[in-house]
Amino acid sequence: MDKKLFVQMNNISKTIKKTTILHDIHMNVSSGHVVALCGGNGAGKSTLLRLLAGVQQPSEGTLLVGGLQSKTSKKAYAKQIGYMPDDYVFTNRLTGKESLVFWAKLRGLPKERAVQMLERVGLSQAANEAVQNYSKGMRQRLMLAQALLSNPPLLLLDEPTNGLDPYWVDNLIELVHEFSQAGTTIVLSTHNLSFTEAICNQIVFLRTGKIVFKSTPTEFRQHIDEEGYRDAFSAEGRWMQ
Ligand SMILES: Nc1ncnc2c1ncn2[C@@H]1O[C@H](COP(=O)(O)OP(=O)(O)OP(=O)(O)O)[C@@H](O)[C@H]1O
Repeated sequence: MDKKLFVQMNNISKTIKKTTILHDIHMNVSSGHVVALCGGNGAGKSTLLRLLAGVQQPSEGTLLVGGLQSKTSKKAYAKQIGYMPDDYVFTNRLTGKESLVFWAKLRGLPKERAVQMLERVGLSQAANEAVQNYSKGMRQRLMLAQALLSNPPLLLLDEPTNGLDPYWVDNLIELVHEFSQAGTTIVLSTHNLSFTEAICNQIVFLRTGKIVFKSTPTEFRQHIDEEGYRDAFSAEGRWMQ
């Protein structure tokens, strides 16, 4: 394995109930790089993140993270990953702190680490409130703290800016910088182009399960300014094929 490439996806496809959701995906990510998955609704971003997280398995192709395959090295593979899904169902009667302490224990981490991460995402004051009383943005920040708990070498964030106010989007940008500078590889999905411009080395643009464009955020912005958003994000769009 090329040591600089922390994520290697070759010829990946995913078929569920006879429908192919991802087709022939090739994507490599260097250690410490930040990659944004972009594309319209249903393009396949969350599915790709689930495959990377090891929550689902590819139907075809090879997926390596840190040289490991999820299928054959399940525990060691999972240990490398912090995953913030976009559809997590919370146990609402637990407090924010109880939830995070539970996740910390699952990873063999001390309670203090949970308390430290609650503070990092601005939830110390709400630590003893039930999660059912949290706002959307507070739940997002709790999921982010969960993903960061073990200081993983690969961080996967599914639409992390959803529900965050501008102050917390800025804070998230700082946090992503901090982690990527420390060597964390980050793959995230987003529809927020200014967010990608602030933090990403590369944009991988998907349409109907295929990668149709890879570029820097600056090149992407130029294309999109010339060609228009509607054509880019529409499933029927011809742009970049
Ligand atoms: N378990 C499943 N069974 C059947 N179809 C699925 C399943 N999971 C995802 N899909 C389909 O796969 C396609 C890609 O879904 P996915 O959630 O990955 O898209 P996305 O790019 O994350 O979309 P969004 O921007 O709306 O979050 C969609 O057409 C979706 O309906």
